[in-house]
Amino acid sequence: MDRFSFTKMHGLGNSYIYVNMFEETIPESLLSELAVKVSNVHTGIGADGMILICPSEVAPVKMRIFNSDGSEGKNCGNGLRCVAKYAYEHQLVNERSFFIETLSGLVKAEVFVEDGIVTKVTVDMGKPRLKRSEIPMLGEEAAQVVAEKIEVAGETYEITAVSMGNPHVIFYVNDINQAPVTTLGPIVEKDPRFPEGVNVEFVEVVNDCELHFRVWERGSGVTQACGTGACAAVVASVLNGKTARNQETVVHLAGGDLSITWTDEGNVFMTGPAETICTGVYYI
Ligand SMILES: N[C@H](CCC[C@H](N)C(=O)O)C(=O)O
Repeated sequence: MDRFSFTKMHGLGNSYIYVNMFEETIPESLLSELAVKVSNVHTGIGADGMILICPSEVAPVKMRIFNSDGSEGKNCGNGLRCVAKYAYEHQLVNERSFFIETLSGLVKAEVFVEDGIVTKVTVDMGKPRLKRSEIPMLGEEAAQVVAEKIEVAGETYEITAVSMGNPHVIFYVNDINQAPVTTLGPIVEKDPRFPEGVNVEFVEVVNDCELHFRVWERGSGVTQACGTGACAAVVASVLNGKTARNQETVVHLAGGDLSITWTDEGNVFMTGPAETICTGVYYI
């Protein structure tokens, strides 16, 4: 196998190289290094990582996501919307609402279609995991990690930690344009208190149903958007009394807006766009 077909797609500028594993075969041992290679803007295709659309025994499709550093993530909100779009448009599913398997469990997607093209997708991301051990984060077990003080590089910060199947830590800032994304982000990403690493989000609260958001992603660095991160930011904002539960909250990411609701029943719903950029053949 010296080549494979791919589709480059993005959700609010968070782009991945998607490979249809119903049609392609790539050895497991090659996946991590391939994710690094295809993500490279100079010698590869250029993206925030690689996503495999795989057969599943428990759902019509399974999503596997690899960051641009080759690490495998357990969930990806922008990726899920693009996988749902791809699956519907390529007849891997024949309903507009269907399950997708991820490494952090099953999620349910609903596609919205105009003239046969999926323009936006709602994903029921399931329930956030809030216990310290579920993030995971080291320290005394706690039901929630909310407004906890931590010291980083000699400075004291207040953090809130949420897992959407992948780990997130949220810092609130007064001005999103001044958020220390590229200075504090990489330090916290690798902080030993997060044994699996962590996605680092910065949030400015506009009002009780609107947030500004920037992200330093685990394994990919600065991205235009992070769907699971935006979900984590809404959950954290409810826990901190800054936004309301069961209310649609607009999250303004660098690449555009997501609409997110954490319902009283406990599930987090994310709605946003998914777009195809191009298709091609990658030569290994
Ligand atoms: N960097 C993340 C995976 C991608 C998540 C993000 N792109 C999204 O849309 O949720 C992690 O290692 O947990």
